[in-house]
Amino acid sequence: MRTLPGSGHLIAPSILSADLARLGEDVDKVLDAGADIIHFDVMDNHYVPNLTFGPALCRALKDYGVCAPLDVHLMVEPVDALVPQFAEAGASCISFHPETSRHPHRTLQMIHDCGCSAGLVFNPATTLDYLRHVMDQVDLVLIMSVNPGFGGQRFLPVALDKLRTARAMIDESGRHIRLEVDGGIKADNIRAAAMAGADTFVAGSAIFGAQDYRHVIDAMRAELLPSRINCSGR
Ligand SMILES: O=C(CO)[C@H](O)[C@H](O)COP(=O)(O)O
Ligand SMILES: [Fe+2]
Repeated sequence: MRTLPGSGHLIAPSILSADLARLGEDVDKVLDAGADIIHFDVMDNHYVPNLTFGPALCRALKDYGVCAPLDVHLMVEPVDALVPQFAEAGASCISFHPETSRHPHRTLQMIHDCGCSAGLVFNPATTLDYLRHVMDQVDLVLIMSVNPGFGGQRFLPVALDKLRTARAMIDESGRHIRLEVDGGIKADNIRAAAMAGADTFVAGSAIFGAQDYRHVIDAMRAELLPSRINCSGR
């Protein structure tokens, strides 16, 4: 099965804010600057009021030579038909919002059957209750810290409580499940998200909007040092 790196903090730049006219080069540049995985936001102008990328672009990045894991965030409804297409296009992890699938259990199973890791995404107002019933099927839990649909929005602090709750549920399960946070993450709030339990950090505008990607990624990593987050190096 294709997986995300197993341990440590992961920085996941979202290509939503990349230079789309030079996407391959820009992705290479952000990986050279120290990014771990690439976050790929798929929006359908139906579930969210914006329209972005499909499987063809995912395949194009792989064909261009991007080896880093692709972390596909589906903001589409319905979701199932796109799962095999993104798997064939080279996705490592495919995440979806439970309310976009009539049968989230079946969709998670389908993602695994296609050879990818599976993630479930929770909006600021979506209950984590879904998670209790499918904990043994998820490899990643993604907590939205903005409402989905656009890059460049402000981090919603309400996400911190949700991260704490999700972290407790994950720890209680005893499974290795990544806890990702997505939306408005910057060097000045990444530490709060890590202290609330996140281990995987999506950042679009904060990284691709900067002149020097390495400078921003280094600043984020500095905030994630165990001595800064005062925990034993999750
Ligand atoms: O899923 C998303 C929006 O729906 C994006 O991943 C997210 O917003 C990243 O962009 P930024 O860091 O600029 O907020
Ligand atoms: Fe996203």
